[in-house]
Amino acid sequence: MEILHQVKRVTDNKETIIVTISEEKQILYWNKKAELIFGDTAGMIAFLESLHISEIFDTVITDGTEQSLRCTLPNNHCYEMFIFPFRPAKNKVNITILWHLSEAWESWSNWDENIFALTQEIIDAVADGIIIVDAKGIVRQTNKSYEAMANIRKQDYINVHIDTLVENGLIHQGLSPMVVDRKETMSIVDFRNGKDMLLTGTPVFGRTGEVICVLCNVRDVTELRNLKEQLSESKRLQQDYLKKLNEVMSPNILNFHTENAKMRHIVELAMRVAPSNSTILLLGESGVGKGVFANLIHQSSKRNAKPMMEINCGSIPPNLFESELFGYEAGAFTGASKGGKPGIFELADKSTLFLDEIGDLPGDMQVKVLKAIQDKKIMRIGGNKPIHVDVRIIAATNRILEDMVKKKTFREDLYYRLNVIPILIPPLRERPEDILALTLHFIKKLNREYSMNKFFQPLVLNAFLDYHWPGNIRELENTVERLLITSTSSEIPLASFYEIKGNSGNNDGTIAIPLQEILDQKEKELLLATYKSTNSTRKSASLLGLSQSAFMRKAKKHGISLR
Ligand SMILES: Nc1ncnc2c1ncn2[C@@H]1O[C@H](COP(=O)(O)OP(=O)(O)OP(=O)(O)O)[C@@H](O)[C@H]1O
Repeated sequence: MEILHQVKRVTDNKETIIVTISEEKQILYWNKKAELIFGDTAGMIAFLESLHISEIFDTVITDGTEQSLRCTLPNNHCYEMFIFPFRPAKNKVNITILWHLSEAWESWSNWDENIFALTQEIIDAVADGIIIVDAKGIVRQTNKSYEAMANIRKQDYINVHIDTLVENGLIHQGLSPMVVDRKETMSIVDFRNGKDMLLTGTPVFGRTGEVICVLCNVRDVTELRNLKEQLSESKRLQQDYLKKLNEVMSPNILNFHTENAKMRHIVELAMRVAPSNSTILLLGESGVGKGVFANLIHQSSKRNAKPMMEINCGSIPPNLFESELFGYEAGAFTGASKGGKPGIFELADKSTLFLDEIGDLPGDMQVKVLKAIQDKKIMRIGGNKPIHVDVRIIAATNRILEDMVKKKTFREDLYYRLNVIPILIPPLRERPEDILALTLHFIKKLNREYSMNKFFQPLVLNAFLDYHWPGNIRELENTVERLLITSTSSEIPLASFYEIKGNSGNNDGTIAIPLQEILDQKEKELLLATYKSTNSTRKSASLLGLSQSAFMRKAKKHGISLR
C-alpha cells in the first residue's frame, strides 16, 4: 500500500490518471487527476461499467496480461487506457488502470498556447469550414465557418473521436482516417445539416514523415450542385435542341434543305419558337418554302402528335369559307350533310392550323377568324353553343400585309394578332448556296424515283446560279424535273436549259453558249434524226459520210440508244 501511495504522490502532478481497484471492484485509491475527471467514485464505477469493464477484468485476472483500449473520458478528451494486474500479496489480485492522453494530443497540447490561439484566429478568418483532426482521429480544432455550416456546438466536436461523431449521427463518414491511411489528399462529398459538403482532407506531416494531423477543408457545395444540375439540364436541352436542329438540317427530315447561313439562322429561330404556342406569320415570295417551314415548326412543337391542319385561303370559294373554317350543324342549310361537319378549326384542336395565303381571306371571314383566335371558341353554322378550340395558328402570305392594312383590305386588328412572331423567308436568288444544294438534291431525288442516272453539265449549274428564279424553289424543282425527264441523253447540256428558260435565263447576258456545245447538240440531233429515219447504223453512217464505227462511237457519246 505504501508503494501505491508513493506512486500516487508522483502521479498527482501529472496528466496521467491512475486508479486501483480491488477484485471486488472497490476503489482502493485514485490520483487527483482521476478525482478531477470522474468527480466521485460512483461516477467512475458508472463510467467503467459503460465500458463493460468486468469482462476485461476477467481476462486480465485469468490471463495475467495487460489490456489496452482507447476511450473518451467525461472531459471529452481521448485517452489511451491501460489495464493490468497488480498482485499485492499471494492469492490477491488488484487491478490498476492508467489513462494517458493520446500521444497526438500530447503533441498538440504541447504547443505554445499563443501559437494555438493564433492558429485559431487564422482559421476563423477563413470562409471555408476548417476542421483539424489528429492522427488518431480526434477532432482538435474547428473554425467558425465550419460550426456555422454544420450547425454544431464546438464542445460537441472538440476532442471527440471521429468514430464517436459518426456513432452520434453528427457526421456520416470520417475522411481523416482514410487520409492518414493513404497519406495523401482525398475528397468526399458528405450530406450534413441539409447541405452538400465537399470535404478535402490534406495530411500534415511531422519531421520524421509521420502524419501528425489532417487538415480538412469543408465547402458548402449545395449551391454549386444546384448550378451543376441546372447546367447539365441546360446542356441536355441544348443537346436536344441541337439534335432537332441537325435533324431538320439533314436532308432527310421533312425534305428540308438549306446550305445558306441566313436560312440556318431563320431555321434556328423557328426551332426556338416552335415549342411555344405563339402565333407565327410566315412571309416571303411564292414558292420560297413557307409551307415547308410551317410543317417544320409543327413537327418540332409539342402538338406534333396530331397532324397539322392546312387551309389555303386563296383557293376556297367565298360561299364555302365559313363552313370550311367553322363547320356546320346538321340541317344548317340545304345540302348540309346529315350529321353536320366540323370545320378546320375544330379539326386542328390540340394541333396547328396553317392558314396559307392569309392575305386572300375575305373581309367578313377576317372578323370571324380574329374572334376565333381571340376567344379560342368557334360556333358552327346553325349551331347555338360555342365550341372551345385549342389551336396554334401559323399564317403565311406572299403579300405585303402592311400595305393591305393601309388600304383597309386587311383588318389591322387581325394583322397584329397574326404578326406575333414574323418570319421572313428570303427568295432563292438571295441564297445561291441553296440554288446549288437544292438543284443537286432534286437531281438525286428524281434519278432515284425514275431509276435514271442523269446529270447536268457544269455550265447548266452556272446558268441555274445566274437565273433569278422568280418562282423560287417551286420553279427550280419543276425546271430540274423537266430537264431530267425530257432529256434523251444522260448528260443535260446548257442548250436544254435555254430551251426552257430562253436566253433571258442569262440575266445579264454574260454567259455565252460555247460553240462546242452548240455543235455537240446539233450533231446529236442530226445523228438521232438520221437513225430514226433509216433505223440502220450502216445507212445512217453512209448518209452522213461517216464510217459505221465512227457513227456508233458518236451515238454512244450522245447516249443515243441503237437497237
Ligand atoms: N428547304 C427546302 N428543301 C426542299 N424542298 C423545299 C424547300 N423549301 C421548299 N421546298 C419545295 O418547294 C416547293 C414550294 O414550297 P412551299 O409550297 O412550301 O412554298 P410556299 O412559300 O408555301 O409557296 P406559296 O406561297 O406559293 O404557297 C415545295 O415543293 C417544297 O417541297
